[in-house]
Amino acid sequence: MAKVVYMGVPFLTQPHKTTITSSKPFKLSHRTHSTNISILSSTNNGSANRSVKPQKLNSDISPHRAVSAVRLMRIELGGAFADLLNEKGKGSGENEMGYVQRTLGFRTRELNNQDLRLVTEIVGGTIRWRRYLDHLISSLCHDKDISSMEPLLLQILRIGFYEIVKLDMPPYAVVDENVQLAKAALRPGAGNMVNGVLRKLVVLKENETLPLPKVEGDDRSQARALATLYSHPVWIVRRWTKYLGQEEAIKLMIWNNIEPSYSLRANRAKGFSRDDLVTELNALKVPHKLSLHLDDFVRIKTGLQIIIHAGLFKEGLCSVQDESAGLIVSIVDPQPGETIVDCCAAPGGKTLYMAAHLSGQGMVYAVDVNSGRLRILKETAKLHQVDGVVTTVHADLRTLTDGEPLKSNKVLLDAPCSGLGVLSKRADLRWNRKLEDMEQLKKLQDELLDAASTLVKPGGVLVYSTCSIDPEENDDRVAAFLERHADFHIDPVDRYVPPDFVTPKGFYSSNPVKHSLDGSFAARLVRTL
Ligand SMILES: C[S@@+](CC[C@H](N)C(=O)[O-])C[C@H]1O[C@@H](n2cnc3c(N)ncnc32)[C@H](O)[C@@H]1O
Repeated sequence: MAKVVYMGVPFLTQPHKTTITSSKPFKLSHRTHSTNISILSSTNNGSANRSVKPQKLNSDISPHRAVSAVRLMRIELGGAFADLLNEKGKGSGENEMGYVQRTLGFRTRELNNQDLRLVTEIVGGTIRWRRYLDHLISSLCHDKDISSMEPLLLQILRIGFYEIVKLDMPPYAVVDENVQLAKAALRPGAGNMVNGVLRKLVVLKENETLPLPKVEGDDRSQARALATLYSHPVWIVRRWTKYLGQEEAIKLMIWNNIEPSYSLRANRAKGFSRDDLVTELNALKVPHKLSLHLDDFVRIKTGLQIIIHAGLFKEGLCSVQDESAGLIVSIVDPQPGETIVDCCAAPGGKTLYMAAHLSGQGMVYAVDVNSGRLRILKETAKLHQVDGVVTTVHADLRTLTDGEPLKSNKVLLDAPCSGLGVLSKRADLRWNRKLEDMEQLKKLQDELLDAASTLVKPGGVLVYSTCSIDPEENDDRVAAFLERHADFHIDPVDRYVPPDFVTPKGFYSSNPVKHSLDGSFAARLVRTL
């Protein structure tokens, strides 16, 4: 049992804050090196007459592990979206302790920046390496069916396994801390179980005898082994082996398992140049590199939390945008005075960048079927001071184009897709996608291409793009479209992006392994006069 301090004086002077008061009464238990403190907090947001609910502070438990375990549960149980990067600061830890309190029944000390970095690393890594970790866990639990394990116990084991095997953290500290967490959050027996399994793992790792599969046998067996070793679903391994060959497929999986780097775009619409951004990053001591391809972009590997806290995103001075997305905007080539239709626009990354190119003259019509995402686009356009050249249109593109639709010289269709090019950033996506999704997506992409094409004036341009590296969503969709629409032809993209990104057919393709960017695709199609 950990030491418990109960503090019983309701706070009245600072109604919005959770307060620890050191007045009485105290109740101490036997252990001396730990502190469980009940904190009294308001439940109805500051009313003087509020009820007071005691909250336990458990200072034995490392905050990053408690927060990671709870966040992983929320993600796995569908209560949260694994968006580890939230520009509005939700991912900064401010909301996390409430979830910990409600799920585990106690709070830990607040997260500092180091803890926040660890949470990001552990949650992202544990999700990415899930298949690999689960293979080890079930091997060490005598091939027990881990799907029947208590969800919280499983998450604690995954965290411990990840910390020991992939983060090379000091193993006995990891064992001890995860045992403490299991004991406090579940029961002493769960702590004993975690202790036994993690200790077994430490020995196997030290002896280099981890029970891992060998890549041998027929294609299917090899795919299964690779799927475990590099922690991807078997269907993705088989697909990439078919399209890229085994060696490239392995390189891509290795890339997807590395902590991703990010690009930032300076918002010139707000008079904030890349030089200004660089000055800010220097002041914040965030290491960065200038983009080789785009004037408004810089790359960072670490420091995103620092930038969030500094308020650069909240002020609309810059945003997180991958250069691969920026290059798609280069292919649209927006010019002041033009009218552009962005057919699947939300949450608006490309809309906003296109709008910034217009220098206040012209219009981007941002169409999307999802009203919530479109609302975010509208708010961000205001924040970025491009709302004067952005009009949102809430509609299903396929019905919007019935009758006599608006005709434009430039139309961008950034289609819904598998996202197989962005698996390094979207840690959970590989587990959520299914092979069956591909057929549905391809059908939707064809329908949206047909609809988008009706918006293009004779002589106008249709850019079709995805954040996928799958030829069936990319080249094949364009080929099928051109068969249905003889009035369109390919306009090679070599005038708009560096040659390294241009495919033999004249399309744009970014390759994560080759370009260290997200994987994406675009085709520029021109309607004959
Ligand atoms: C890949 S995302 C677009 C990302 C966006 N272009 C950006 O750069 O931020 C695809 C979007 O297509 C929208 N969408 C899906 N089906 C649609 C439809 N039938 N009509 C209009 N929008 C649709 C989704 O709501 C989603 O926001």
